[in-house]
Amino acid sequence: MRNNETVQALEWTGNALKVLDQRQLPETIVYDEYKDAAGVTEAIATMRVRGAPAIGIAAAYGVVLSVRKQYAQSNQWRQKVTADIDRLAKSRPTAVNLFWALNQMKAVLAKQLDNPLAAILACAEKIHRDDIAANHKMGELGADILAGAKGVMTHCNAGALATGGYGTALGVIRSAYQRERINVYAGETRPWLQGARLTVWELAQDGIPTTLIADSAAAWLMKSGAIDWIVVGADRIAANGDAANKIGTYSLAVLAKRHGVKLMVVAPTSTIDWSIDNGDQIEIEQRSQNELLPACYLEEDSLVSAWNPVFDVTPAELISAIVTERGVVLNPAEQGVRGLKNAI
Ligand SMILES: CSC[C@H]1O[C@H](OP(=O)(O)O)[C@H](O)[C@@H]1O
Repeated sequence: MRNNETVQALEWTGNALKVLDQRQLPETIVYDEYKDAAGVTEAIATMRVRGAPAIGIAAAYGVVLSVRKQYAQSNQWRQKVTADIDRLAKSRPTAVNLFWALNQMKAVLAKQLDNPLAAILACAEKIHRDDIAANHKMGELGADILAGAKGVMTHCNAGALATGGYGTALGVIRSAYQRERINVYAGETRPWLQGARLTVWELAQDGIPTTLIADSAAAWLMKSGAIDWIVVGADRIAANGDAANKIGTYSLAVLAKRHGVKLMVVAPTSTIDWSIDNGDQIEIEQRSQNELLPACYLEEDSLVSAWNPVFDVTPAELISAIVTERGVVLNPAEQGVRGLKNAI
């Protein structure tokens, strides 16, 4: 399924999942096609495809590929599909969208249809389509809040490259920029450099100029008065409004409070984990120290090691607004996001 976005992290071709390998951006644009669930699991685990909503959408198409393959090969196809789903669920732990999407697909399989092929594909395509629609809706809601802002800073990449298209935080920035020429700053986002490699490249594809800053320059930028808002995505939001996002978001939130800068978290409700009360219950992914350590420290007897959590949790009291497709929660510390659960 193609959408009308300029940049796409992934595309369903009709019989394969086509994925833009984000490890090679911005220098090289390489697409890989996956025809089985194992390939999609690997693509998520190795961050060829990354970003909470994009991970969920990719996993949904991974289930489609599994059902197509197993249904054709065996009358034990349900057991084999369940094994593929379990492997997809183990690809990365923090983004709840992965588990939300897999649960949507399992609900279709639970209907015990004689031939599930059409229904399972329709569910994956709906997850993809709805994500794009949600991003455009959130873009407008967030742009309303940014009206008159001098400048905004974003962290990591919560753009079309992290979603089905248009982006969450970058969707707000795209919508705001269409209304008025807002200054956009992007933090490089060590260690994987989603900001330096992905966000500035993605926005440039849309003709949106961005100023890249070192992560360590964020406080000085805030002190300069150049930005009014920090706008980020999320990977899992607890019922009280605590939000897990890329490592470094929590420090930005603390700095923002100190400098009178406001923090906006933009995420579809598929990122809300209604089963947890607060952010302490969110599992934080630790990735290999190899992603952080210079190669010279990787020998067997090295005295140098690295601690590499790739997410942190920002408490609701440091968040000024949570923007979802169901509406905006201002000052989430007061009521959490529980009011969104039954909102249309
Ligand atoms: C729109 S969610 C994007 C979210 O995902 C990123 O994590 P990763 O690149 O490790 O998948 C980061 O937390 C972004 O905010």
